Amino acid sequence: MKVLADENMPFVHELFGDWAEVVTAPGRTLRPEQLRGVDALLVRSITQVNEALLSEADRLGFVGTATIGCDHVDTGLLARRGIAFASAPGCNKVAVGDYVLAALLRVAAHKQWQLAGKTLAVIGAGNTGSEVARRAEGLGMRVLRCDPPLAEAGASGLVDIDQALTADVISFHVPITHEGPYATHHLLNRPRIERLHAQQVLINACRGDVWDNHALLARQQGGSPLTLVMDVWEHEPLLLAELVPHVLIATAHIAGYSLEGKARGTFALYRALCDHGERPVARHLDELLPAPEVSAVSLNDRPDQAMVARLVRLVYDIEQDDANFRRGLASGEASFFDRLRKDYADRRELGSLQWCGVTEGAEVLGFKA
Ligand SMILES: NC(=O)c1ccc[n+]([C@@H]2O[C@H](COP(=O)([O-])OP(=O)(O)OC[C@H]3O[C@@H](n4cnc5c(N)ncnc54)[C@H](O)[C@@H]3O)[C@@H](O)[C@H]2O)c1
Ligand SMILES: O=C(O)[C@H](O)[C@H](O)COP(=O)(O)O
Repeated sequence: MKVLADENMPFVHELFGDWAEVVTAPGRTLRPEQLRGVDALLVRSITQVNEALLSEADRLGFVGTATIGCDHVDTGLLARRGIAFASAPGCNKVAVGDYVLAALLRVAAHKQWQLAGKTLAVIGAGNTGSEVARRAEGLGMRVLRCDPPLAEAGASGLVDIDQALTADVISFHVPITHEGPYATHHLLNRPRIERLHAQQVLINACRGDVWDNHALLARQQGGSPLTLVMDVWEHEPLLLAELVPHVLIATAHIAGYSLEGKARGTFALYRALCDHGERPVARHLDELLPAPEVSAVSLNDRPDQAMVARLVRLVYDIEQDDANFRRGLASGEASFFDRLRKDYADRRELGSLQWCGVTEGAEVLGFKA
């Protein structure tokens, strides 16, 4: 069996190496001829799996994406060609929760806010949105959930988008979709951007095209700019560079890039390919992860917001990601966006740090108690 995997997918050799021939390649530039003789293709979100890419695939029986989003895969085409497909739902939801928590604490420091009592809306209350909501509630924030597809399916306690857009902080967690009653392309469009007031904070850690970036730039260049946190950008890896100076936290689509999240993504594909080939699942996810640099802290009191910020920074420093992004952009290097993603340092999840002593509040914020 020949497996072709994105070079940015960790643990492929550990999981597939002893029963398959594993070849890795840059996912952004995969060419049709590289799929000749390949049985299983393992991608990340930067590979468009479409008719053109598969035009020379002569043995392909399985495609897997080690990601939550599947908008880069033509699943209809795979079904028509009888090629099995697997993704990794939820694999990096914890990492996205950690990212947004770190962003909220940075925003609070910038605006001198106490987050307790502020309102946060999650647009899209699925896997990643729920992780964010839990952490925000752990900070004492009031959380609004907006998810019309869930509402239509009978879920209660949800608000509509107009109400969600009144929150102090609005965090987006929807898939990118272009048609149907709940299409999310430019869900944050010019009229909605114009109605927001200057104290509001917007966070995008889902897909760049959910926000109209040109309309946002126009708003930021006016007299009442918003506070923006952007992990994702329209037209990645290219981006609207003029927008960046108007963004408080700018990162290169790394919200989901915890080591644990990437490991879960690859492991989900390992499990799916084993099932596909009727092989036993012989490996365990826990075997893949090294010990974290810091694994426990002892607390004598329930931490306040400033202490939570210190504990988060001990595990994940979002300001470092922001600084790397701005340095990369300023360098003029054409491929800085992909380089930052390829060379991303191993980042652990907050759950790798255990609170000893006073453990109240640990788990809801994502730490281990
Ligand atoms: N930046 C990153 O690194 C990163 C990491 C993981 C996921 N993502 C992106 O985030 C997206 C969401 O991930 P998830 O795991 O939460 O997915 P999910 O499927 O668990 O949840 C998405 C939710 O959005 C809702 N939704 C769909 N259309 C909506 C609309 N118009 N308005 C409001 N809600 C709507 C769905 O009903 C669903 O509940 C993924 O599709 C992926 O594109 C980005
Ligand atoms: O959809 C996802 O899971 C994320 O956007 C994913 O983590 C993005 O990372 P990539 O696949 O581009 O490496």
